[in-house]
Amino acid sequence: MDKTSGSSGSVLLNEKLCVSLSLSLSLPAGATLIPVFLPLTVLYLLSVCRSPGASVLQWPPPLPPTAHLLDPVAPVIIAVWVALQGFLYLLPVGKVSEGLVLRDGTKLRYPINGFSALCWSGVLLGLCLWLGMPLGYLFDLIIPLAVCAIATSYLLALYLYIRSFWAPNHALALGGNTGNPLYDFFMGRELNPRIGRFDLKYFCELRPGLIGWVVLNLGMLMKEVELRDSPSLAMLLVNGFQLLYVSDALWNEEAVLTTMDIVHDGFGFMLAFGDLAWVPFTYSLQAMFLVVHPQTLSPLAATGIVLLNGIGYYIFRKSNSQKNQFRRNPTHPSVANLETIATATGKRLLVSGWWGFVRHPNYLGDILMALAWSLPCGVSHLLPYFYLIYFTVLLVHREDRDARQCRAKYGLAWDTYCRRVPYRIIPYVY
Ligand SMILES: NC(=O)C1=CN([C@@H]2O[C@H](COP(=O)(O)OP(=O)(O)OC[C@H]3O[C@@H](n4cnc5c(N)ncnc54)[C@H](OP(=O)(O)O)[C@@H]3O)[C@@H](O)[C@H]2O)C=CC1
Ligand SMILES: CC(C)CCC[C@@H](C)[C@H]1CC=C2C3=C(CC[C@@]21C)[C@@]1(C)CC[C@H](O)C(C)(C)[C@@H]1CC3
Repeated sequence: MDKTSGSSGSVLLNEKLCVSLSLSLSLPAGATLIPVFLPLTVLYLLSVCRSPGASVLQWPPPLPPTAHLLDPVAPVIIAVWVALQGFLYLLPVGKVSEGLVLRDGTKLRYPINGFSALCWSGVLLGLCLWLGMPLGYLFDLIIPLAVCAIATSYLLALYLYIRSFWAPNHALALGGNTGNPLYDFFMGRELNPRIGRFDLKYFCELRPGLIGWVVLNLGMLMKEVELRDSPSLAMLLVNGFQLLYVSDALWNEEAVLTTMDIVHDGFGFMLAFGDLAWVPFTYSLQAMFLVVHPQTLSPLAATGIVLLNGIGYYIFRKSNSQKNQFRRNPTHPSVANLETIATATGKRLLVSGWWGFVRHPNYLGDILMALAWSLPCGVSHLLPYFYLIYFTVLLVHREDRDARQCRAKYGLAWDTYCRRVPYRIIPYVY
């Protein structure tokens, strides 16, 4: 992720490209239906997950009765959690980093203290457990909590949409600024909405939802302890793997500053809902599934799954770090000997090392990890594989979007790279 190449020219080019891509997608119907369909999908998946059959195909679907949708405790938990994460975000610990150059030539500053927020959250949760708070109650409260998180993302998206009309033109994301209100509400008009120095998009991307995901997992583990006296091996693996993933994201928080979500995408319903509702409540489905559908894992199967997660994580981390290092300092000894090709922009593309293996080795590692998170749940149900399926579709779409941006940025050099490295994500398959 390039921290040095943020010339306003290239940012402009990227954003123009983003507009044409978004407009070519031209999704008014989708933008109307998705904000209704996705929240219902979350509630549906949670209900199926807690039902004895856990079949995604059962008819009629096990939708929760309306009386079970709301609980007065849920908004309190969500409000306290978001306020705690907001407080930890504002704590003056850790370094402050600059983002890429914006259209007006300025750079925003971001606190890099996500890992310390995770550690403090862990300490506070430990304290709650020590005081005897029943964390397993999160399992019973999961649907009202999801309803509140969905409502919060709607309110946030509405606030973001309204306030964007006071934002200067250069602060708008070109991709979400089409004039179609539904589409712009969905994609987000403003690029980096802030209240003072509090960056709403950056905060939501990594804090309440991502850390909330591991807290929900822990709640599922505690529920299992309540029901069966001790956590199962399958539950420990799912909790351990996903905690590693979230810790890694927060440890490498600075790298998020150059992702498409932060650099190009406006902050609208899609990201607000994705960060606050979709990530915590659908990414924790495996742990929730294990509470209702316990699985016995043989030591051999567990070893195989740990190995798979280890390989996935190794590929994911090594490839992401290699690219970050190369973009920050191409003369660093760890990347200086890699073969590269020149591009007209002055930036070079790696054609050996991880990025010479496939065009998105980081996606490959991520997909292998997703498989390792589902396997502890056995192979009798499709539901625990929801994340793997959704995520593969998301990454294939993301890869395609990124490839179009790179082709526009690097032209012939990108075509040469694609000839040298023919496979996108999975060698000899895709
Ligand atoms: N768990 C989840 O829900 C999600 C996880 N992810 C993960 O986030 C991580 C980041 O992914 P993402 O933001 O999509 O993009 P990437 O980190 O893959 O970055 C793509 C960019 O890398 C640069 N690049 C591409 N090829 C080369 C090359 N050969 N040499 C040098 N630079 C190259 C280009 O930018 P440039 O040349 O301008 O530097 C390109 O635009 C991934 O590991 C992904 O799996 C992503 C989405 C959701
Ligand atoms: C609601 C829709 C169906 C999909 C919304 C997509 C979002 C959930 C994802 C878009 C990009 C994301 C990233 C991460 C989480 C999921 C979302 C928000 C990420 C923070 C996960 C941890 C990784 O290490 C990362 C690289 C930091 C990820 C960045 C992108």
